[in-house]
Amino acid sequence: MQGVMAWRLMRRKAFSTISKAFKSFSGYPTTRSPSLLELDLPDNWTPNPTTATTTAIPHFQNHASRQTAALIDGRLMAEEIRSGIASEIKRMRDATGKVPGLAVILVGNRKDSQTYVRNKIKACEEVGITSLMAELPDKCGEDEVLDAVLSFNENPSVHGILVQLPLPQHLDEEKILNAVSLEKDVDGFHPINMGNLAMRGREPLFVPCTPRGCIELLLRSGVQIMGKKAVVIGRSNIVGLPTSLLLQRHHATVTVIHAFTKNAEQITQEADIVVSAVGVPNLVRGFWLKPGAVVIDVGTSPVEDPGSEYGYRLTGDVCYEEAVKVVSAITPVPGGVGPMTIAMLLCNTVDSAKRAFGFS
Ligand SMILES: Nc1nc2c(c(=O)[nH]1)N[C@@H](CN(C=O)c1ccc(C(=O)N[C@@H](CCC(=O)O)C(=O)O)cc1)CN2
Repeated sequence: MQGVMAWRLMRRKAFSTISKAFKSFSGYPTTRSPSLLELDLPDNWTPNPTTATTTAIPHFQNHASRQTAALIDGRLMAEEIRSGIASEIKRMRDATGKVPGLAVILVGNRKDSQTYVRNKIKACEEVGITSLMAELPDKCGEDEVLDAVLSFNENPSVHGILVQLPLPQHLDEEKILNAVSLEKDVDGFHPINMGNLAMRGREPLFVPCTPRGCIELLLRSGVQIMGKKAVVIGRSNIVGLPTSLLLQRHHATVTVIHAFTKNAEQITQEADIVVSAVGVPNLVRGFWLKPGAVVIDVGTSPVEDPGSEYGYRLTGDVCYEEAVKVVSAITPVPGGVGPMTIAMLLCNTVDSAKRAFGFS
């Protein structure tokens, strides 16, 4: 009996020592393993040298006659959606005397971000959404950005707030995005919106624009998602992660591929639906794809092209010229996911205003 008591005492002591060790390592008052959450390693993509593009991929137009895949026209779909939104806003104005408002925060002078923000504001004007903008210099302090967010949070004529990403390195993205009011988080990047998207039976107030656009592209093209094998390449907070969650919500069996995935090609070869969002031009080659698969290409990378007007052209993650000969449908770059991202931002802003006005 004494032996058992001594053993129990010893075990309790050992357990308490281990707990304390974990507590001091992780700072959490629990007994969780210090490695449970693992390191947040960056996804630096190094295409497989044996399969990567070694020779230039011929330009699409030279091979247009051999194209077999249907083109999923994001520009056209976005136009239809914007026209529906314009009518909806007219109906809202007639009934309430009010219209939705979107506030945009742009920090720094990245040319691509400036273009996206300009396009977002132009799209707002065209459908009847009022837009406000806070433009801050590259070297601005975190407090200035937070002040802009907080003042938009309190402004009743603002129904949507977006902080254009990426932010300059010295700013704490997490802190800034967390400050956006949950009810105005039209980008859907607030952790509570993202958490609710991840959990079964929960409804996020907003779904991030690009992932929502990807699903709309599939649904409006008549692609069945339920029961299909989907591969999402990339696991960013903006696109890869929420897209994988949305596809799961649509009852696909989802595999996420990232820079540490072994046999990415073989895994992708089994997918009925492939969404690629890594920003590596032509990473996904024709032989990665299953015949008849549907491809949504989110990647938009500028690639040198002396023959084009600006000396570069936008290129997707998927080698289009090869893919069109294999898959059943594919989004082009440009003209696929990009225009849908902006259309979905307008949808989220209108949804937010409807909630605020109690208008349906
Ligand atoms: N706060 C956010 N930041 C960023 C987001 C976002 O959704 N919210 N997404 C991207 C950039 N982005 C929107 O902000 C975006 C990217 C591309 C397009 C687009 O229409 N692309 C066109 C081509 C445009 C061109 O010619 O330059 C296309 O693909 O046809 C729209 C929006 C990162 N940051």
